[in-house]
Amino acid sequence: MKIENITKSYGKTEVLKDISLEIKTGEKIALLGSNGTGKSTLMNIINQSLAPTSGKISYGEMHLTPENTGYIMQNMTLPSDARGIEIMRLFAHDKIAVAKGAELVKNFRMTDFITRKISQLSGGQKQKLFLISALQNQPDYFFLDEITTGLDSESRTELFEFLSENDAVKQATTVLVTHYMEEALQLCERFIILKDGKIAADLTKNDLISDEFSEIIFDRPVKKFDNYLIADKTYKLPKNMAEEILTDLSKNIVSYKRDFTLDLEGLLS
Ligand SMILES: Nc1ncnc2c1ncn2[C@@H]1O[C@H](COP(=O)(O)OP(=O)(O)OP(=O)(O)O)[C@@H](O)[C@H]1O
Repeated sequence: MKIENITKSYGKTEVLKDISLEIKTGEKIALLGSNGTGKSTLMNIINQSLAPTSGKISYGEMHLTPENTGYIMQNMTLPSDARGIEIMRLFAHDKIAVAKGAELVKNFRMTDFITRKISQLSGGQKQKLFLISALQNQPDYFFLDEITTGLDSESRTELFEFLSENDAVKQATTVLVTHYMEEALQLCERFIILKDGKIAADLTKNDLISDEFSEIIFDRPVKKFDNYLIADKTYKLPKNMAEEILTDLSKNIVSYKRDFTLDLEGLLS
């Protein structure tokens, strides 16, 4: 899908300003940034539950429907008397989903607590229940909005281990809104950092796990480094990659600045 120059205002306040991005089928994208920067608003525009104020969205080959889309938010509420298994059945779209749900319960050792009442489950168990209730339908599109709010770090880790091991998640085009970089790194390969309603950085995993970068200006665009473009013909490359191209493309390099460090904390603050 292609998002071009979208804006979103609530009343007179513009919370998204001129956002453009492309999302490919199967991509796993994290939306990061401080409170109120518009992450949930952007996710809801992407998943069609909210219309932008202006701009254009072309969905291309993507067709999101309630049947093929899973959406989990923070602190979802459920009738406290209902049992886990009843919730799963309520969300299941068909018999295939019911069978898949039973498989998920077994694989993730949840047999014990799906027979309990919702009021008897911990926060982490509730979120797991929501996740398998959505995943049993094997969604093509999966939207996760701050799903670990209120959970301790152990439950957060467990939930993300569960997600990153799940086959349905592996195949789904996924957008994750989170404050935690470690969650984003566990599930996603692309990281979009929003700041003041704009995209401050659009990074790959390589950018994040290597903290040393080189800023290189070429005399022409270099297509294979498109993901690392930061300005006209200027690329920010992980150091090891930059060193490699020094030999290959040395004639085309106008400027090479070593040890350009990504100010991640600055971007996320
Ligand atoms: N329905 C609404 N009506 C009015 N203002 C809204 C509405 N939804 C969100 N906002 C405002 O828009 C801004 C962006 O909100 P959004 O929830 O998208 O940010 P966020 O980055 O997801 O925040 P957080 O990390 O705190 O969840 C905030 O200032 C919020 O108060």
